[in-house]
Amino acid sequence: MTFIEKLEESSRLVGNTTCMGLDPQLALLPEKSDDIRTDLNGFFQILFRRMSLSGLIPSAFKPNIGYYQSLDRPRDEDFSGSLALTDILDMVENFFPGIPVILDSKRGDIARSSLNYAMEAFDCWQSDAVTVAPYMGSDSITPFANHVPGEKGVYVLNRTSNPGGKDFQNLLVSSNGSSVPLYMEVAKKIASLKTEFEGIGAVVGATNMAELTKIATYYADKQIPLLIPGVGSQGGSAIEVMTTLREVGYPISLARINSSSALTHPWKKGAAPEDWLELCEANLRTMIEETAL
Ligand SMILES: O=c1ccn([C@@H]2O[C@H](COP(=O)(O)O)[C@@H](O)[C@H]2O)c(=O)[nH]1
Repeated sequence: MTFIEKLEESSRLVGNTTCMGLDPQLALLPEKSDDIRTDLNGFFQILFRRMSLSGLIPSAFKPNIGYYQSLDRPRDEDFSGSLALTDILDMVENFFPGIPVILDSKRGDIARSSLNYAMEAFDCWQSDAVTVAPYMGSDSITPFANHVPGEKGVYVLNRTSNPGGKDFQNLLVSSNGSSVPLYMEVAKKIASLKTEFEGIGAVVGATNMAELTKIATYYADKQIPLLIPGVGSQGGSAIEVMTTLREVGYPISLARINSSSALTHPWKKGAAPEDWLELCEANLRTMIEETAL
């Protein structure tokens, strides 16, 4: 099955475009012992079981690799973070079969090194898609797209959700005699790569709606999957994103709107409150309703 088919099928199956970020923070877990893997495993077991029982199923999951590998201490032969990610990926597969996993690792390097990062995402972690930075140009992206052509998704950072995203991405560059923001040149490159590599997609934040509108309009007839972070903790609105995508005629089943911390630890600081599971469930229910197809 191609990645595009996987996106279409999973959103049809669950009826929404929610991408649930999986970026745990140890300090905010409800149960803490001295075993990181056990704590993370226990937390996601409880959360996923509740989601499954309540029929709250997102149409993608997005673990950010930094939240796991930062917990490893390989020089002490301790791979607790990576092993926890392994457990979580297994759980996703068992609780939510058919739902794609996007590994957020934002790689991109000279071609040979990119190939190794592609192997990291697709062979090592067996993810369905990966995020890639475009700064080093097309030969840094194609090894990802080429690795398992069509079957895997490659989301290129196009216009990111963070405040500093504008520092470079909004710089005006000259293109065919006119001035355009760099993010539109990146969008053009993504569209041109798409003609060769089916799985190419774009990351566009929900925190700058004017830019999301412009980019989604450009992609509307190009079958380019959009990964849209910035909803929830960063202040973006899933309702506004869905309305915009519909207005510009973007194929909704190819969009994935991401929220991470607001769905797994909305209490943000300190120990988890007693009703942590209900808080997570309520936020996920709202997000799923707001992103209904
Ligand atoms: O432009 C981008 C690209 C990636 N991210 C990642 O998404 C999540 C967002 O977390 P929240 O808790 O929902 O704010 C996180 O993994 C980021 O690294 C992004 O935010 N913006």
